[in-house]
Amino acid sequence: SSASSNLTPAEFAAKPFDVIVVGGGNAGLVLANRLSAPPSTLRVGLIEAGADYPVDDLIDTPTAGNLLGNARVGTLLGNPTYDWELQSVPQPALDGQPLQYPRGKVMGGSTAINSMVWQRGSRADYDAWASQFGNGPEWGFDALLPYFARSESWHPPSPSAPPLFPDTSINFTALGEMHGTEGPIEVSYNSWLTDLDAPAAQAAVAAARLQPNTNPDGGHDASMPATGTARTVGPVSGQRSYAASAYLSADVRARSNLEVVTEAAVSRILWDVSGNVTNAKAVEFVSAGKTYTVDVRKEVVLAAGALKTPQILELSGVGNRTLLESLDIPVVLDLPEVGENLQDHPVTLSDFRVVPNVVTLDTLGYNATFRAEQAELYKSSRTGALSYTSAPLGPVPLQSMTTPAQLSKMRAQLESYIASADLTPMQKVQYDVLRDIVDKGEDGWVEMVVVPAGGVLSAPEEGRSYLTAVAIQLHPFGRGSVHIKSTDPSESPAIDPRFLEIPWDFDVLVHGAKFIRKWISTDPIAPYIDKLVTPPASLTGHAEWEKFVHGNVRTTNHPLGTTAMAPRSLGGVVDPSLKIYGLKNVRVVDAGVIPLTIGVAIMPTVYAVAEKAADILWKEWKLDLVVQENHLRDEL
Ligand SMILES: Cc1cc2nc3c(=O)[nH]c(=O)nc-3n(C[C@H](O)[C@H](O)[C@H](O)COP(=O)(O)OP(=O)(O)OC[C@H]3O[C@@H](n4cnc5c(N)ncnc54)[C@H](O)[C@@H]3O)c2cc1C
Repeated sequence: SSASSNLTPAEFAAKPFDVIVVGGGNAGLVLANRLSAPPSTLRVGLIEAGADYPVDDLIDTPTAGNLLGNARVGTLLGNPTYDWELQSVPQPALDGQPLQYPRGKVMGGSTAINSMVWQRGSRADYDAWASQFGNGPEWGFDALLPYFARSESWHPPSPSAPPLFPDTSINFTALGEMHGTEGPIEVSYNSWLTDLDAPAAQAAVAAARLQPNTNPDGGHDASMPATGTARTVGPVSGQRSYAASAYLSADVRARSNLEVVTEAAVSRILWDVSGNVTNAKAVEFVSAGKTYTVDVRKEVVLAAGALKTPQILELSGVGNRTLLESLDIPVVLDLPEVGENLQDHPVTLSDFRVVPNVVTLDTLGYNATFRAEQAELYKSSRTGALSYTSAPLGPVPLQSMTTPAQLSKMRAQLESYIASADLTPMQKVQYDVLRDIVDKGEDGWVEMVVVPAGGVLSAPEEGRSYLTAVAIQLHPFGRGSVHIKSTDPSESPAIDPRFLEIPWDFDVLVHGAKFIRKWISTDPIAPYIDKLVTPPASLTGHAEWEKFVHGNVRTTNHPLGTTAMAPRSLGGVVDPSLKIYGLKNVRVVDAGVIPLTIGVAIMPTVYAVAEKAADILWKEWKLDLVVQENHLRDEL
């Protein structure tokens, strides 16, 4: 069902707004909510390109629409009702293939279609934003903790839930101290597991020579969480909790100072240029083929995501002068780093058929009795297989999957690559941070993920269950870009993550793919494995492994960095208050501002960044004090 309180494009365009938020996703909805919250009387307008489905089974029911696009389970990804269905340019290191780039095009943005994994990076990830990237102590791990907490209502694992690591005791008090309990996003743990979760998790930790992590959100993310990975599912509702359900609830929608327009895509910002000062004065958007303009009095907040915010900026004349002039776009601000510094987590996957009569998510597909039971269980108690999200995720240090000799050879090659490369000032800092992480060997470099289902890589046999095992590269050195190809706002930009072009990045994934085989040969998962499907058991030689990885890489859908927060001298696009350098009243608040990949999935970090941004604006604009200003102005 669609929300009725939203305005028509013409109604929206006729309103006066103090602030316009572009994009109703992970970050944008935090801003729309917090900036319009009492006692603020700011008039906030939210423009979202996608539609608005406050109640929608595919979004709401955890297994209905996710799991890496397994067609038998879900249809959120690759479905134009919810997904932008972006595609990268052909990637030379991936046999010339493009990458599929799903992105949420719906109220809630990518949080409406993602895998619901809720992780926090390591202390070093965020402390680098503060120190090495020069954004000041306010952006370090300790300073960000209250904003992580502010976004979540964390619920500890239920004592009756099946444990992943029965022999590990967890200090729930310590765990709870790292979390918030009054925020909008509901965070919980699985109350039901497949037959493969616990054995696969235990084998992964054993193969990596680690112990389960009893406090993964306390600043040290490595290894599998002993609790299983948290997820954005309400413990009582059994439903996805995401930016729209949490930050744009019915009471927030009812606020008189917040207006929403959907199925309206922003094409550009319009400027007021007087002397040296350039101010955003209006936002242009297109809905159902018609172009509208809406005035803004105070600020524009761009929250269209790391792949779309650069497009809006470039169409508005903010970006690389040479590119803009080649497209006859008048240059408002020459800021060549807009759309550069694109980073993402490449991933390689393998799949395995397991022995008969093992319950995985595949069982929902081939066993009608099981499916009916689980549907009934979900209806009556909101538990069971339909409430499941993939739980065992473990970032492991590279040292866990390489010998010292292998690692030192790779490190030497990396040094010679770096010595010969023409690095930007930003890359120099990034590479120092990354080398420090890999050499310390305390934080994750590759993440192992258990997906208890097949159908992602190969067509499953009827009546059989599968394990898909995943290795994600968490800290690649490769850098790509995203730029417009034309002045047509409906044309997708050229997305070029340049995956695995640097030998180190490629070698890491080859080690990841090989490690998966070691992992599934380790007890207690080994006895479950019946057949190596992708790659087959016959694949053994190093050259074959390399060939396999070239042809089997995807994105984990975590693009970031394209409007990085860093000083101008490092090539930053936004300052520590997330304002674009050289502009008075435009900020970026989305994954694009994150200057360097973090070692986990990024949604909780994007919520935290947006919560912090809202706080910065409350203080800067004294929203708790200047509550009457708008009313007075309108009465005059
Ligand atoms: C399939 C998938 C699975 C993922 N799984 C996980 C996971 O399990 N855990 C995790 O932590 N992270 C996950 N992620 C990553 C995470 O969800 C995203 O990186 C993050 O939500 C991005 O937040 P954002 O605010 O930058 O952008 P988004 O949430 O994508 O929001 C951008 C919004 O802007 C809108 N928009 C874009 N252009 C315009 C325009 N011109 N005009 C108006 N509106 C516009 C979009 O429609 C969208 O609603 C996943 C992502 C995907 C796609």
